Amino acid sequence: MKHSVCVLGGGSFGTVLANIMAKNGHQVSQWMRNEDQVEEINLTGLNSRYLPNAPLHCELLATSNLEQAIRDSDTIFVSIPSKSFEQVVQRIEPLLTADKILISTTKGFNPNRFELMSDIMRRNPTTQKIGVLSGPNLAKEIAAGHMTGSVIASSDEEVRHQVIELLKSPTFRLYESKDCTGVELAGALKNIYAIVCGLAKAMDVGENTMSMIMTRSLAEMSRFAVSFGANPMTFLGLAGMGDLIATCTSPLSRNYRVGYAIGSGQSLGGAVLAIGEVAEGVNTLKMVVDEAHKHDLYMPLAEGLSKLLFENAKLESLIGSMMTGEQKWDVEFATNKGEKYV
Ligand SMILES: NC(=O)c1ccc[n+]([C@@H]2O[C@H](COP(=O)([O-])OP(=O)(O)OC[C@H]3O[C@@H](n4cnc5c(N)ncnc54)[C@H](O)[C@@H]3O)[C@@H](O)[C@H]2O)c1
Ligand SMILES: O=P(O)(O)OC[C@H](O)CO
Repeated sequence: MKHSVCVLGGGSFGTVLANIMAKNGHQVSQWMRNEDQVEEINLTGLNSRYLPNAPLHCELLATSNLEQAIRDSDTIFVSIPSKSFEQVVQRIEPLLTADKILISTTKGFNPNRFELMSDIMRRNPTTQKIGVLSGPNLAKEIAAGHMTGSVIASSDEEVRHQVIELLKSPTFRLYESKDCTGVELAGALKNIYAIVCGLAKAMDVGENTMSMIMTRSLAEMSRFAVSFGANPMTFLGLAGMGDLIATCTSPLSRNYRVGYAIGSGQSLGGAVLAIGEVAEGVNTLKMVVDEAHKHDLYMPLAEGLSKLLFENAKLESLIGSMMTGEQKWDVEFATNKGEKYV
């Protein structure tokens, strides 16, 4: 069945998703603010600023007309950085109807208050057909046709099945989850640890150290998420471990690159500016460390990174915090201090 879909956002991830759905034969419009970018996509089939090497399908229609794009669509993917997500959702609220499906692809927190993108979407009074797409999904790799898996999380079966129908392709495979909170938190939190891993790589640490950082990152992420109602097992899947591996090891990750640049001597501001695209981990770090303090959650890596970025602490103390911390159980986050299975 042919669907009418709209993707909000002209960045790299919105563009790859719009392109997959256009190739699948759906009617796809991609909304963006920049008129020059609209014209470039429609005339040349390229989004040269964000995805320079990926020819786009001729049926993908870029538009700056938000009202029409929303009215014509049964499913809306919101692929806008977390900083502007609330503002864009508020703009589309009057145009929504109860049958429209809303999907967030954004991996971050509202910078104005501690809430996830799906919380912002749920506050709209019209549709509760809401889902979250998250996984190891480096946009440039998807565009290059590398086989990729992702997770569509929603409590609503119709939402999950519709998104699978729209996006499944020979190189893009979707898995289902009902744990919206876990999947969304996994996607947002891993950006913090990608910065840590970029820093560690710039310090030329060994593979033992990289493995330890990534594994303890997963423990921290899961500990935080469980305290907000997530299922710890979600962190063993694509949205958890999968995305952590991709983002913490790939120079294609903007968050990893921010960490690497800082570890090589650049300032935080300079590193973010040089990337020129969104690196969600910096805002996420602020929100998460604040929340961890409020709830007395033990997160030495996030805490150490925050001290390094915002309080001029020493680089070595960040990784050193893992060696001297109070935590002593390995998989306490999933098994109640490891005691359940011994
Ligand atoms: N790029 C990836 O590989 C990837 C993969 C999965 C998820 N994500 C997530 O998707 C979200 C978007 O990332 P991206 O990589 O596409 O970002 P990007 O930096 O490539 O592009 C962001 C786009 O959003 C637009 N934008 C910003 N503020 C806006 C506003 N107020 N109104 C309208 N448009 C606005 C910008 O003009 C730009 O076109 C992020 O949360 C990111 O974590 C990205
Ligand atoms: O480039 P990053 O660091 O925003 O990572 C992109 C995706 O989230 C990877 O799954």
